Amino acid sequence: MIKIVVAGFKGKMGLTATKMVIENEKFELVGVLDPMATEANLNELPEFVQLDIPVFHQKEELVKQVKPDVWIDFTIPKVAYQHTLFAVENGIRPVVGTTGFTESQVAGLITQTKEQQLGGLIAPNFAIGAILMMQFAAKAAEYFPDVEIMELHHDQKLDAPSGTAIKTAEMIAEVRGYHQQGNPAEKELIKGARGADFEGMKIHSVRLPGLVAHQQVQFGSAGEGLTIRHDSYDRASFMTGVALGCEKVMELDQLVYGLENLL
Ligand SMILES: NC(=O)c1ccc[n+]([C@@H]2O[C@H](COP(=O)([O-])OP(=O)(O)OC[C@H]3O[C@@H](n4cnc5c(N)ncnc54)[C@H](O)[C@@H]3O)[C@@H](O)[C@H]2O)c1
Ligand SMILES: O=C(O)C1=N[C@H](C(=O)O)CCC1
Repeated sequence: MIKIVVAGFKGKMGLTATKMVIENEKFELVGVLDPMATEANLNELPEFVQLDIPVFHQKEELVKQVKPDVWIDFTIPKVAYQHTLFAVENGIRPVVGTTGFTESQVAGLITQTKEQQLGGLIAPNFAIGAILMMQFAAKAAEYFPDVEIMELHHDQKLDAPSGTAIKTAEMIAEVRGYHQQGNPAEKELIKGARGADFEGMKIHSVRLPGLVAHQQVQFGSAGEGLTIRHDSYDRASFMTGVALGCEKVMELDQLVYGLENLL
C-alpha cells in the first residue's frame, strides 16, 4: 500500500483527493494537513466518522508523526513551493496540483530530486482530456502559428493565467518559438484588453461563478480556423490523473512537470 498525506484537505480539490485516496485499495491515507482545520481527526467530519486519520495543522508536526510515501498538494500558490521543497527534503514524493510555480522553482526541484533520486510530479492539470487538449494544440501549432488561449475558471481562483494556460503556451512556444501576432501598430484603449502575452501569443482569463475549469485554444489562418476545447465540469475529472501520479512517482527517480510525462 502506498502511504499518502493530503495537504489542503479542507479545500475543493483536497477534499475530492482525500475521498479518492480513501476509496482506492492501493492507497492508505496516513494524515491530512490544513492549518485552517479545527479538527484533530478526520472522523470529526460527518462523512468520515468510521475513520481514524490524524489532522495536522503544521507540516513539521506531520513528519514527526507519520512516514508517508507520497504528499498530495492542493493548497494555494503562496505555499505550494515551500510544501514541495519540504516534502522532497523529507524524502516524501510530491504529487502537486497546486498552481503558481515559477519556471526556476520547477527547475530547482527537478535538480534536487535528481540528486536524491526521488520521484515526484507537478501537474498543472490532472484531467486526461486537458493533457490531450494541450498535446493537440502543440501539434496544431506546427501548421497554425497564430493562436490565442482562453482559460475560464470559477471565481474563487487565486492565480491568473491558470497553470494549464501557461503550460499550454510553453508547449506551443516549444514548437513555434516567438511569433509576433496581430497588428504591430495595435493600441489597447483599455489596459489589458489584449490579454497577457507569452512569446507573442495572447492568454485571456475569465472568472465566473458556475464554472469549474475550461480552456479553449483558438487557431486562425488564411480562410480557416481551428478550435480545441476542454471542459472539466466536475472535480472528479482530475482524480484518475492524481491516482496515476501517486502510483507512478513510486517508480520515478526524479520530479517531472506535467502528467503527459507519465502517460
Ligand atoms: N492540477 C490540477 O488538475 C488542478 C485542479 C484543480 C485545482 N488545481 C489547483 O489546486 C489548488 C487548490 O485549488 P482548490 O480549488 O482546491 O482551492 P481551495 O481554495 O478550495 O483550497 C485550498 C486549501 O488549501 C488550504 N491551505 C492554505 N494554506 C495551507 C497550508 N499552508 N497548508 C495546508 N493547506 C493550506 C486552505 O485552507 C484550503 O482549504 C489551486 O492552486 C488550483 O489552481 C489544480
Ligand atoms: O480550479 C482551479 O483553480 C484549477 N486550476 C488549474 C490551473 O490553474 O490550470 C487547472 C484546473 C482547475
